[in-house]
Amino acid sequence: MKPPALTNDCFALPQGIHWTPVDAALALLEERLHVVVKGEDLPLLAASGRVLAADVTAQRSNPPAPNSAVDGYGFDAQSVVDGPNILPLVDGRAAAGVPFSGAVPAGHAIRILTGACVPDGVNTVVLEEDCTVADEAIAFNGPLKQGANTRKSGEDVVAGDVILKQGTVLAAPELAILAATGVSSVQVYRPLRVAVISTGDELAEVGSVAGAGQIFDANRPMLSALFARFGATIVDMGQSRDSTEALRKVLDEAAHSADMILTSGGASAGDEDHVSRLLEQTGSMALWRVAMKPGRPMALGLWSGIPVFGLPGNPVAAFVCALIFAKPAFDILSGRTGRRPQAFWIPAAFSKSKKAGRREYLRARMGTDGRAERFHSEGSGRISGLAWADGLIELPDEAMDIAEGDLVKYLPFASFGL
Ligand SMILES: Nc1nc2c(c(=O)[nH]1)N[C@H]1C(S)=C(S)[C@@H](COP(=O)(O)OP(=O)(O)OC[C@H]3O[C@@H](n4cnc5c(N)ncnc54)[C@H](O)[C@@H]3O)O[C@H]1N2
Ligand code: MOO
Repeated sequence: MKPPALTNDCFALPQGIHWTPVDAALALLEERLHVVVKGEDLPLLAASGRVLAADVTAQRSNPPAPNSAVDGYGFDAQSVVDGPNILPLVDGRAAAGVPFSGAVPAGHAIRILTGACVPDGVNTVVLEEDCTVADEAIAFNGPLKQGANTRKSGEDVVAGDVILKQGTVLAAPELAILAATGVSSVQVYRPLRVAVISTGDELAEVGSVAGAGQIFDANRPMLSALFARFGATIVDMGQSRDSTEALRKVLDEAAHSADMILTSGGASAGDEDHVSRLLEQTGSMALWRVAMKPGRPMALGLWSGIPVFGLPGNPVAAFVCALIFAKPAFDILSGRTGRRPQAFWIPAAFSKSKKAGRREYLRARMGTDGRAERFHSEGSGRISGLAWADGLIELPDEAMDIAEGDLVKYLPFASFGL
């Protein structure tokens, strides 16, 4: 079943709002967007990296039966006294996958290996390191708590429990619990197709010969790699010249083949800013003047019903806006349940005075001394700083004087899924 279309006013801002604080902008995205991809059933391994389209319940308990947590000797705890114990061994043993079929009589012990089902008459296991073995008997010192060194049936998960919720991304830990509880196929969302378009007459494709006044397109490889990493299927739409017609054509094509469109450049209101002009003409555009630095101009709108994120042209601004806005939107559209990036408060290795009014994101990295270093320049064309950094420092909307050693909010790139 196809999910409902987004409404035309989904990016409209309340009347009279000119500068939207970052949190308000994020709250609006959360309120207006919803999942747009369908579900499909996939075998477990093929579902790695996908997003659950429904809650999953355990088909089997983990562990399915009581078993031993160690290599040792099993018996009934009632047979054990405080101080020295000697218990005769029964014939045979219990091993993982090869259970002991008989019962162990009271006052006796059985050789048991890690993972072996606990036989009848056994509820406790003593480590082999704590025993002496001779003459078909074991000697060890009590006391031993009933149940010691054993794992109860269902102590981790009980059959029928919801183990994973809709919206969970399936990575290695999730595959482990699904497999352990007998879930061999899952309903997952189809990956979100993300079209990436670079705009600007100055752009040349890396590998080609750049003419005078041309620069190589850095944003398309950057944004493609970013969203591929998040789990998107990238639809590479190439570069568009700064012309309304060229851009209209590429947006039409992108809207046919993708669920979300990322453009970069042309987002502000200059003479050649065709992204914002075109989106405005569709009647579904809101030029979001988000109160953040970098990334002031962002054009958000719908093109034939497909959400377009018109990111600023400056690569650092495009990168920051992609992480702070396009990523949460991607999460919602692709069915991921949103989780704000994990933040760490660490001491600053720098001092800075910040004005009120805009939230600021600095390229940062955590030094070996655990302090937050910032890139030497805040220029949003200084692409090298992105590769230098391993995260962002987020400074609040309010004014702030930071002295060396003050705690600042550090968001590692890994917190965004990089
Ligand atoms: N009068 C004003 N001018 C500008 C303002 C402003 O508030 N008032 N804001 C500046 C800021 S901040 C940014 S960011 C840019 C954003 O504008 P656009 O989104 O329209 O971006 P462009 O003008 O097309 O490009 C900006 C810059 O980035 C370079 N660029 C563009 N695409 C790529 C690419 N794919 N790879 C590498 N570099 C790219 C482009 O050549 C420009 O140098 O507006 C400022 N101006
Ligand atoms: O978006 Mo601009 O700095 O704010 O590059």
